[in-house]
Amino acid sequence: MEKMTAHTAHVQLASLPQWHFDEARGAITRDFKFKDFAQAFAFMTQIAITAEKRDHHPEWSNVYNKVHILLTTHEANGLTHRDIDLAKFADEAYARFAR
Ligand SMILES: C[C@H](O)[C@H](O)[C@H]1CNC2=NC(N)=NC(=O)C2=N1
Repeated sequence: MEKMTAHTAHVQLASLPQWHFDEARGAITRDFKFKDFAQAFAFMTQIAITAEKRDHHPEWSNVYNKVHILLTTHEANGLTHRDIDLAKFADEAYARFAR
């Protein structure tokens, strides 16, 4: 999968308003906050299952009810549509959890 141009990235980010584009890194990031750890970890489980199916994995961290996600495509050394698709999946999943 090919790395997208900065222009394409900005166009894609218009539909992901909660995500930040780290242009130097070629990555997008978002912080998610939940009601408690159980909600945060259940969300992570959904992302993990999808990531494994897609063979596309997040860089992330969790502290109690907060989850930080960074998406980039290592083999492209930057942002690709796989990252955009996983970000959209994460946003859709997040809507179903208690915050
Ligand atoms: C061997 C395996 O297919 C690759 O290492 C996959 C796994 N998951 C991945 N995840 C991400 N985010 N970027 C990759 O380039 C990538 N490559």
